[in-house]
Amino acid sequence: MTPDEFLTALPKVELHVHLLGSASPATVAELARRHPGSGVPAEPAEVAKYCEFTDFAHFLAVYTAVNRLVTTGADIEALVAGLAADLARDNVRYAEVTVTPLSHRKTGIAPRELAEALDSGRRIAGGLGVELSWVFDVSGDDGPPGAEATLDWVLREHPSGTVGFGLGGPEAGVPRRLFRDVFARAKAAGLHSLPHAGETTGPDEVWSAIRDLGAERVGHGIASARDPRLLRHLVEHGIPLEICPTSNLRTRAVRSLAEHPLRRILAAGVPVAIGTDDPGLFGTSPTAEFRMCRDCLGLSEAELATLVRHSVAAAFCSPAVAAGLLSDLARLSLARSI
Ligand SMILES: O=c1[nH]cnc2c1ncn2[C@@H]1O[C@H](CO)[C@@H](O)[C@H]1O
Repeated sequence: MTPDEFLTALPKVELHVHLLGSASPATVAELARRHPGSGVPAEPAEVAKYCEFTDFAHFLAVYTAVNRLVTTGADIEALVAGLAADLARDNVRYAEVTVTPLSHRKTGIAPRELAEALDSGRRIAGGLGVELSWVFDVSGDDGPPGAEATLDWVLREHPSGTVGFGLGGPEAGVPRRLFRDVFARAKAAGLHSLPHAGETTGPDEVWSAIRDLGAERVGHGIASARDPRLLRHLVEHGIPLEICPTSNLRTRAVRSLAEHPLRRILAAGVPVAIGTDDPGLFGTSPTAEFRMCRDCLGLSEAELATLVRHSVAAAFCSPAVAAGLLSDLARLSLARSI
């Protein structure tokens, strides 16, 4: 088995992927063709250029423009089916997919239509051998009212596979503590708290995600590397970071891979789940992220296998799926003597 065959064979878990951000350039172009005048290119090659971001705000603007093209339950179901096919190709057995109900409501998709499309897409994914769960989130710029409306939708529609409640979008100027009450309500309803924090801001927002929102995992959290006390806290309390190296590069959250804090975070003993974040918009995949960790960040095959174990431990999947993943990983590790 070659090193690249090892990467492909590695059974994987994806815990940080936005459904909308999984749309490939071809899918985005097809959606744009149906919405002339949207400003989004209708040719895949042009879409790839359109997804070259100058900074994080530029990324969010492109994300919002692409989101406007998704206007029906059929579009949502197609996005889920496309993501499931991509995940199956990368030997991902389980994924927690972030969906932003309010952003789809704004483009005219009725609440029930969204729930039914997600249920249908999840069945398609199951047929491909990929177990999907949902993390429903809100963009920070919709504020606590948007988060409360989102939680109301989740508790009313409760699509099968619902596991978590999240917070994405702009982080600067949107303190996590504003969402304390709605996250308390979400946790009381049995949802896992999975907010973004410390992606484009500092360690204080990661502390706040933990203390104010009761975060059980933190999206990105790369700023934690700047606070040794926070790193120790993450280790002692077993709070995983969902780290997405390509995303951090493409949104300019880090200036270069050489400056990416992943190795420091791993060296501190923090559990890390590698995610793709928005694989369609960033031109990446789960296997590509592992390849980057190996080739650019110097992780060994044994360390990559450890990342998979961290992801399984951090996942809210069924015990059967976890057991299957770990036994396949053990078999592969044996074959590679790692
Ligand atoms: O990498 C990311 N960091 C922060 N927000 C993101 C990222 N990818 C997508 N979204 C944003 O998250 C909001 C809620 O899901 C979406 O509106 C999208 O803009």
